[in-house]
Amino acid sequence: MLALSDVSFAYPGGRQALAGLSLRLGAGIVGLLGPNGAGKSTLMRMLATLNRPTQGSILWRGRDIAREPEALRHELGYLPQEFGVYPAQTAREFLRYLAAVKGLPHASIASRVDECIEMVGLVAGRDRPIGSFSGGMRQRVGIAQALLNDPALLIVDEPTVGLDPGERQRFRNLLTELAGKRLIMLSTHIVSDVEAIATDLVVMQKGRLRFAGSPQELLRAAIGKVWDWTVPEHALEGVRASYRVCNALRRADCIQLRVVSEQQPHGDAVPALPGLEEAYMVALAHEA
Ligand SMILES: Nc1ncnc2c1ncn2[C@@H]1O[C@H](COP(=O)(O)OP(=O)(O)OP(=O)(O)O)[C@@H](O)[C@H]1O
Repeated sequence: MLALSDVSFAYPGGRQALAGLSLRLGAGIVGLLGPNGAGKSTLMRMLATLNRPTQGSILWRGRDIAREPEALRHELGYLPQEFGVYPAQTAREFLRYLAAVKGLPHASIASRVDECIEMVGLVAGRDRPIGSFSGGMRQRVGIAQALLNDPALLIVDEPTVGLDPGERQRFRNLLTELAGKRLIMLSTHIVSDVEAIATDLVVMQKGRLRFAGSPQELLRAAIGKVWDWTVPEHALEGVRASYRVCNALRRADCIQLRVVSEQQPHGDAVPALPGLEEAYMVALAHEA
């Protein structure tokens, strides 16, 4: 569905935010992972046809989105990181207004808005002002507006920021329900946001691609690079200075560490089966 080849982007003033990105993505939920400044939002804005690549090309169903943005726009739903609402409007009023702005046929607006409200589980709150909503409910309004045109590509940029753990979980369930034949791209720097729902993962760092593939492939790539290592308490600082420590568990007389390292860091360290969070850290450490 979506093919990026050798895509780079520099902001005016010369800041290189993306460098040489090549990717092919089909239907499913793609978790776009990367630390702050990795280039996730820049990439998503580009896929939403708001920025044009300074180099390379992005094809949607074989058509170049820089030359023919409309080929993608009518199939695109986008929830940006900063999503503004009119707090005095009810969810229904706001969505009807956006549906009109997006050019949905007038006769279908009321029914399509109600369908989208139902899809995101907002029926009970649809006639309340958005200003009275929780963060999770507001994000549902954001997803509902992105769904108005039944998009084949749904882009959601850091949608779980500011949500409590229960809201995060409900949001993940909602995306799973919406997946079907769509390509959903979800950016986050929190692995647990995508761990249970992503069919594919893309890891970025400093504008470069570090990994693209299935969660299982990311886990496999980390085998032999994650270690269990028990050290006396006084050694912790030295280990932290030399190695990437993923986890530290304090015991009565020692500390149990999980460490990312290409080689065995010490004779006492034993290979551990990586979790996804650790595999992500391996991907970031690999070429850092
Ligand atoms: N409008 C802008 N002008 C200049 N540089 C920018 C602009 N927006 C982002 N950048 C820079 O581009 C790089 C990538 O930023 P981007 O926001 O895409 O990263 P991100 O992975 O989405 O990070 P975050 O999780 O913090 O949003 C960063 O170095 C950032 O400082």
